[in-house]
Amino acid sequence: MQISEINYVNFRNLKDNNLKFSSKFNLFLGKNGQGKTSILEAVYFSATGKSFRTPRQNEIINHSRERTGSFVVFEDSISKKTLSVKLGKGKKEYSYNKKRVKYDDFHGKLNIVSFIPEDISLLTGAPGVRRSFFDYEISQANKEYYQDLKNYTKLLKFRNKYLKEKKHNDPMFDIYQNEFIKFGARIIKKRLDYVRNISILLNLNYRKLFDDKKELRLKYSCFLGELKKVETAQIEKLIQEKINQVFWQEKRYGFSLVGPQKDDFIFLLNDKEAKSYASQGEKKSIVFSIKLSEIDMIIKEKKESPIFIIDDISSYFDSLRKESIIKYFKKRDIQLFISSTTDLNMASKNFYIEKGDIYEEYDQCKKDNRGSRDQK
Ligand SMILES: Nc1ncnc2c1ncn2[C@@H]1O[C@H](COP(=O)(O)OP(=O)(O)OP(=O)(O)O)[C@@H](O)[C@H]1O
Repeated sequence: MQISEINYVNFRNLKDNNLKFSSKFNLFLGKNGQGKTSILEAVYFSATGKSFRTPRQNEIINHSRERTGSFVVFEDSISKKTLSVKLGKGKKEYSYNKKRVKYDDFHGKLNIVSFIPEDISLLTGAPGVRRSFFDYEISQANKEYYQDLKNYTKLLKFRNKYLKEKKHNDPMFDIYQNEFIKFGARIIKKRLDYVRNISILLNLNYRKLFDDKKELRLKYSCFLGELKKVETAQIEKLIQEKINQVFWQEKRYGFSLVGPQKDDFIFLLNDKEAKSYASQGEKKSIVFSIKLSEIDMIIKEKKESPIFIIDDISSYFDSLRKESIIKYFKKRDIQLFISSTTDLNMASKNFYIEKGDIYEEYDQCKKDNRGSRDQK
């Protein structure tokens, strides 16, 4: 997939603009605080309707405006398409090929993977950070998972409500619980399959790019304990057994104590938990490798390569790691959007950013010696 063009208005500090992209490398160069992350965020927002740096969506609207919007033209293996998102006054509107659609019909049309320095929390943060990340990523590759997760979240809410209100003898409780078990088992099964597949890619990518002497694995830590080659029906049985064991406590506390909402994903470097064992540099490399593996998973499932966004590459990686990343992407057919304070010396379409104003290399030549050129 490739984004050929973007239009945005009132997006953070960016001056309203229309930009045409290269199908390969797009590099955004500028000093700190000029808008490099914001332009990458605008691209991500157009594709997903979300920001990669904040869950508080109103933050992306320019301070002096009430609405923002962005529009992208992209191509997949079949045809040219468009997506747009408008946000303002607490409302969000999605369009696909210029027709208003619900989020469910917008989500997953344009696959995109982002890497920002804050992603280190994937390793160092709480289990919820990893769950949200993997849930989103599995959904990108597998639409069924997204629906299962939506259903499960609803059923968990119902189950908790009935437990809280001590209505566990209500016949509806059993109906909800059966569905809760069914969808819970489907989620666990899909997570198990995903982790098994991505773990192989993760190790390959890590060794290829960063350290061929170490083994990196991802493990799914499920509330049911170690699960090997189980089918969904068996998982359902195991969940039921677990519920039987803790039901007296659930009634007492008034909420669900079991379910995939309790699970975690563990990164193991040479069989030791990377969260506490790996060095800072290794942690960064692990997070980058999981993003590359996500790309590979999307290609495997969808037969299309997603777009990849890398924010602040110059300050995040040392020159050796940077070189190895650039070398890696030269050989791959993936459209890249990268921000950096220094030039990366790769054949790319360069955009210069100054106080939210973005101009291309060509336009830059026409400018009389001001701007970001001296940063190279
Ligand atoms: N909603 C907003 N409206 C207007 N300006 C904003 C908004 N949100 C952030 N900004 C400002 O936009 C500027 C650019 O921020 P951004 O994070 O994109 O910069 P950057 O070039 O990536 O910087 P760095 O290299 O330091 O990460 C900052 O000065 C920030 O304060």
